[in-house]
Amino acid sequence: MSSSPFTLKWGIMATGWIAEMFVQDLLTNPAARNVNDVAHKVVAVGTSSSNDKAAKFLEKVKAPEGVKTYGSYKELVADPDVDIIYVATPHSHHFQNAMLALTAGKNVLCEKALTVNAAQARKLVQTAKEKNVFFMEAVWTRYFPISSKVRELVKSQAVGPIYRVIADLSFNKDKPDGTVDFDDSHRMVNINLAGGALLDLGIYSLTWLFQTLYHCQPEEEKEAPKVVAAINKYHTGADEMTSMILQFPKHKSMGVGLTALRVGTDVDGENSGGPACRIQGSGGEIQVMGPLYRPLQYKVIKKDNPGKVEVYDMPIPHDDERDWGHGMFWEADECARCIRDGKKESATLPWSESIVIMEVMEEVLRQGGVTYPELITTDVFDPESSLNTGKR
Ligand SMILES: NC(=O)C1=CN([C@@H]2O[C@H](COP(=O)(O)OP(=O)(O)OC[C@H]3O[C@@H](n4cnc5c(N)ncnc54)[C@H](OP(=O)(O)O)[C@@H]3O)[C@@H](O)[C@H]2O)C=CC1
Ligand SMILES: O=C1OC[C@@H](O)[C@H](O)[C@H]1O
Repeated sequence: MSSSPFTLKWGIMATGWIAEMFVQDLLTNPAARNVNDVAHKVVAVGTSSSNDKAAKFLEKVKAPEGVKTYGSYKELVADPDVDIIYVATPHSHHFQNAMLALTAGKNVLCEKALTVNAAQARKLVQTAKEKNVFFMEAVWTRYFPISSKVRELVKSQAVGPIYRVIADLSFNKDKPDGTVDFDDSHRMVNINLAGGALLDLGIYSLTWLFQTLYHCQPEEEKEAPKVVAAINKYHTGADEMTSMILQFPKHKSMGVGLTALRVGTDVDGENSGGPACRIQGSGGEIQVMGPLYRPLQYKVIKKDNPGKVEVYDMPIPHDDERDWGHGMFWEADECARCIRDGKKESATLPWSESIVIMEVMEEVLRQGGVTYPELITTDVFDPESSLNTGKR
């Protein structure tokens, strides 16, 4: 017997690049990915400047008629028809914007990197608890079936206990004139927008280190890592190359996380350089092919089966009617199931883990001497902050 799916009603905060990808995924048919228990509806879109911009966004993503538009984030979070707000602003804005939504009593899915520092992440979690609402960091990769599969292989010790993981997400944006191929004002390198390789790309290297070395640790043995890091800074003050070692001494394991803006993980766009993540156990190795934010293939190599490489492809399901399928729908499905079931956090990326990850990133930035302005690092909520109103 089939019952009707639980439909989650979304309010979209900001209309940039990732909001476009995400909303197109929300608009795909869940059946195209074999999902029948939950569905999604976009009910409102809010920009920091004008209704008109929101309307243009809806046109671009070919949204159905009837979606409300708002020219401010404040109006968006006040819409009683919205169940959950998707925060798709730059990382610099996440704390203030997510607080705006949480304090309005809304469930929140907030883009990565969750915040600029750990204190902000703790305050968001505390607020979600007080308001009794759902809150999740939008690390979409965690909800890919390939991630679940790899976690399962790690937990079942398919290649023995895991002792070392090496993960890299780097883009080659090097230019002959010594700069990188982002304008100084671009959010990737702009210090006022919490730019830098770590918060934008390194979070994915950390995602793979965490979901293999930390998440899979039994609850009673949870051990946060010690961190040693090195950073090369760009002329804007943001990090352009960051390398970190995460040590879990009780588990005899280590993670090596890499990210950079001058060399790429994938030299030729064909993964000829090999895996982006190597998960090394005493009995073999699991390799994940990049890019680490959207991995589609993994390999298993066993010590006792030399020369044999098992290769598994896990493509993103495509909705032929909309001609779309990016892979962000799985995290949206997770939000819908959690909210349907009355859960306030996702077991796949619990609040405590998001906080430990932010603590690691904060420590890496501290060791590398990267600092961000007070406006974006404060953990004091201000609904009238320019980050919420868009006013300068
Ligand atoms: N999960 C993923 O795969 C990805 C996640 N991201 C994350 O999503 C977030 C947004 O990235 P992306 O969409 O690429 O960024 P964009 O610059 O394309 O969009 C950001 C949007 O935020 C709003 N905004 C409000 N204030 C500002 C400001 N001062 N400067 C710039 N934008 C502002 C604007 O929307 P409006 O005018 O409507 O208010 C703008 O369009 C980042 O945190 C990033 O890390 C990014 C790419 C991929
Ligand atoms: O999250 C991301 O994943 C894809 C990248 O292209 C983008 O820069 C980053 O924000």
